Amino acid sequence: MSMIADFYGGKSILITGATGFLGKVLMEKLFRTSPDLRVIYILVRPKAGQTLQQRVFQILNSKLFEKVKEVCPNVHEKIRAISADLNQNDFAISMQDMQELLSYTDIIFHCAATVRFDDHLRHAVQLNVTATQQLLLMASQMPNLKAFIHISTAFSNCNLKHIDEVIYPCPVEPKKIIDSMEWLDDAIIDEITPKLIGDRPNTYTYTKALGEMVVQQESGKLNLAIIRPSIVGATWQEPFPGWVDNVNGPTGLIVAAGKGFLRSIRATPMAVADLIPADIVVNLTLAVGWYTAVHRPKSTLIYHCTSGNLNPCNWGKMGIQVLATFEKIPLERAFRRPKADFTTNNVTTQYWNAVSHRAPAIIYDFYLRLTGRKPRMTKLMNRLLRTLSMLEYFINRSWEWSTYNTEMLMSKLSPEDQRVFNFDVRQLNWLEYIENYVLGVKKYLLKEDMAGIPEAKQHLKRLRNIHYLFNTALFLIAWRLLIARSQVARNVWFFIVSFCYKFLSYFRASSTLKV
Ligand SMILES: CCCCCCCCCCCCCCCCCCCCCCCCCCCC(=O)SCCNC(=O)CCNC(=O)[C@H](O)C(C)(C)COP(=O)(O)OP(=O)(O)OC[C@H]1O[C@@H](n2cnc3c(N)ncnc32)[C@H](O)[C@@H]1OP(=O)(O)O
Ligand SMILES: NC(=O)C1=CN([C@@H]2O[C@H](COP(=O)(O)OP(=O)(O)OC[C@H]3O[C@@H](n4cnc5c(N)ncnc54)[C@H](OP(=O)(O)O)[C@@H]3O)[C@@H](O)[C@H]2O)C=CC1
Repeated sequence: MSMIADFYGGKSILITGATGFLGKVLMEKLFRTSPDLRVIYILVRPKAGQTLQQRVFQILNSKLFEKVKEVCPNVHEKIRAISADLNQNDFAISMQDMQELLSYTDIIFHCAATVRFDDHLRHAVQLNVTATQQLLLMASQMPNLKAFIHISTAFSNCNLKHIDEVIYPCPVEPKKIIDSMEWLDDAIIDEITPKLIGDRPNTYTYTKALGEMVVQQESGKLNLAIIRPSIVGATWQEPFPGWVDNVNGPTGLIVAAGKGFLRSIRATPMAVADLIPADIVVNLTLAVGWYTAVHRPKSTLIYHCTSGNLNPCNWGKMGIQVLATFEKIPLERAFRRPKADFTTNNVTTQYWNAVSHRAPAIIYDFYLRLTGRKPRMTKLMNRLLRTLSMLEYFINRSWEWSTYNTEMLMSKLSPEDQRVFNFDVRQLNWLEYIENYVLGVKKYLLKEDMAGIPEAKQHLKRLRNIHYLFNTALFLIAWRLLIARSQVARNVWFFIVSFCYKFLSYFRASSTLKV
């Protein structure tokens, strides 16, 4: 019997960010392992012309929830979508809904955030700091609340090299930042942003650090815990391997490499690739929820959900495995063959960006124009290069995260809970995981049919022939131009031709003699 699964039985659970990547995996696992839970409240905003109900319907009818429907056939009744916008005062929740939330909620999992690296500081503060503060205020009015679990990121202190499971204060108090966002105009905020974020690379990591400070400062009588995952990737095992449905982090680069857009990347092959599968993050989150509620630690514990210190893998190995998998299982309609290299300095990066990214895009757009179609490749390539420049910070450095609390928790679980809520990253085989990740990107994100693999392979063969043809033609043109202009090149050319002629004559003569 799983104590953790049993604990969530009959409980009312509030999840923010349930429509996001991690939130969906969290909901799925909760329904699958504790089908007798009372209700999951999710705070959802209408989006992209869809109502709340349509959004929930779409999630529950996705492949991810197929197993849930077998163990919890009435899952539709157990999920209660509440209209809310975390950017608004009181989250724009109706009085009636608010009353219900305050009266019944037992556990809160706060996953919602803006994860964009380039978000305007005002917006990032609103969602990652102010909304967290408001949710804590709500939590403090919930008589039945047993635990509040805040999802942060292992990179909230990425300005440090060694990071412990403690909160590192930022120089300016979150309250002062929140206040100033109310009266400063955008231009001034733009000006002070670099000074505020200091040696962090973006507004995302900075505001997540402020969010943690808010959790610590507003804790009051609440039972709190913070989870810091590193780079969350596709699922490892549950509900099935390789599930992923957005392009954040490595996923977007895997797509770009598989489609042949990404040909070189500025990365340090030996740097630790601190990836962590989504299901491991979710298993730890649920175990932390149980531990915080039942054992009520005296202070707010922070749990690092990282892989680097327990089962390290580097970007070089991962890149090679991604490309090896595309040999076996290529993506459909690739722009070029999947082939990419790491560059390590500015000069080679600029060179390969020009030769391998910009030039092919310009040539392809020229071809599109010639055939009466709208050019689009240059724009797409510029976006990819912008994304690469944003991710560069994270793939050229290594960090050390201590995992004392995470390992302590693992030791407190029963053997059954260690199996059902497995977050032991040491058991993960990276090569197998990456292969399933790539496969998952193809199947679940791009929704490509496996039956199309032979055609995709044929397409890659055609691209290879075009590549050889193009390179031969380019060489001949360059050589012809050189011969026309340089006496040295002409002499070399005559030497090669006469050498070949003599060799052939000798070969013919010797074979005639043998006969
Ligand atoms: C020696 C060996 C040699 C072997 C060679 C091997 C070579 C490599 C092979 C390649 C295989 C690659 C496998 C490994 C690669 C490793 C790289 C992994 C890097 C991961 C670093 C992540 C660090 C995360 C640290 C923090 C973790 C967190 O806490 S938060 C979660 C992470 N958050 C994000 O990832 C958000 C990032 N995204 C953004 O901030 C924004 O989207 C943007 C600023 C990047 C772009 O904004 P913009 O407004 O321009 O565009 P947007 O509207 O958002 O999207 C435009 C199009 O771009 C696509 N897109 C978006 N994000 C990504 C992405 N991450 N990668 C690729 N593409 C992306 C998006 O879908 C849009 O496309 P369209 O819909 O088609 O328009
Ligand atoms: N993915 C990763 O690599 C990592 C993520 N994390 C953390 O994990 C958590 C979840 O991340 P992830 O699932 O990847 O992120 P997603 O971007 O996939 O999900 C974000 C969620 O927040 C919701 N949200 C955003 N703005 C609002 C708003 N104004 N009102 C209501 N809801 C809103 C989104 O709703 P909607 O669907 O309406 O947009 C969505 O459900 C975050 O706290 C993130 O910082 C930490 C480390 C790594």
